[in-house]
Amino acid sequence: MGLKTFVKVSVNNLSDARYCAGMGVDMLGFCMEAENPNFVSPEKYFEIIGWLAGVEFIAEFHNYDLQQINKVLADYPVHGLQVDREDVLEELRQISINTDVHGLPVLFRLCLHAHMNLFTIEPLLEKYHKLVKMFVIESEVDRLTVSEMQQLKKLAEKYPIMLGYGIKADNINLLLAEVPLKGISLHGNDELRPGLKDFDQLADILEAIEVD
Ligand SMILES: O=C(O)c1ccccc1N[C@@H]1O[C@H](COP(=O)(O)O)[C@@H](O)[C@H]1O
Repeated sequence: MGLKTFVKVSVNNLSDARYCAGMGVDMLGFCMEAENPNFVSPEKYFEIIGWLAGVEFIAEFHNYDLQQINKVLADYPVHGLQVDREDVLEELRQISINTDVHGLPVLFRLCLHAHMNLFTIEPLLEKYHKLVKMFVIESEVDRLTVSEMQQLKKLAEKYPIMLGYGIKADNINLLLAEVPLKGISLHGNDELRPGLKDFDQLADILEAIEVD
């Protein structure tokens, strides 16, 4: 059993992590910034990953600079990292011809908003595609219009994109058939706010793309 596309899920608890690994998810993301409500401490991280096999672990950073990231990474064995800050990528680009920190592949998360949308991000993708393994595109708006779908398709033909929004169990297969995505990026439950997010939604999406 496996999944039809490459899948990354951000998690902060053992039950989601075990469920995802069992479903054949490829990457699990863990927030490693102590100030963030989704922070996973090194102790908790080791406890979680001790139960898992066959999945890669990604360190997720939002506000930290490269120096802070390097310091944190000394405490967590990971397979890759995800950053939100362009200046971190820029610094990486300038200090090294290598594509990584500690030899790690880098994912760049772009959170879309009014001024940074699917129609304006191509220069960023072009600038960093040699440095970045995959671009993770997220948005607060949980749907894609027809013209956004067309634009996404254009971008996904040129750049390695993991889509992180507008994904539902009833549209995922159409989306994957129409857009040459590298994969999808999902979030697990927030165990600190149980019930606020629907676990079934994650399970429904994964079940919709299960293959024998
Ligand atoms: O975002 C969530 O709801 C979530 C739930 C469970 C585990 C991780 C989650 N998100 C991760 O937390 C950080 C912060 O995200 P943001 O501040 O909401 O943008 C990030 O690593 C998310 O992937």
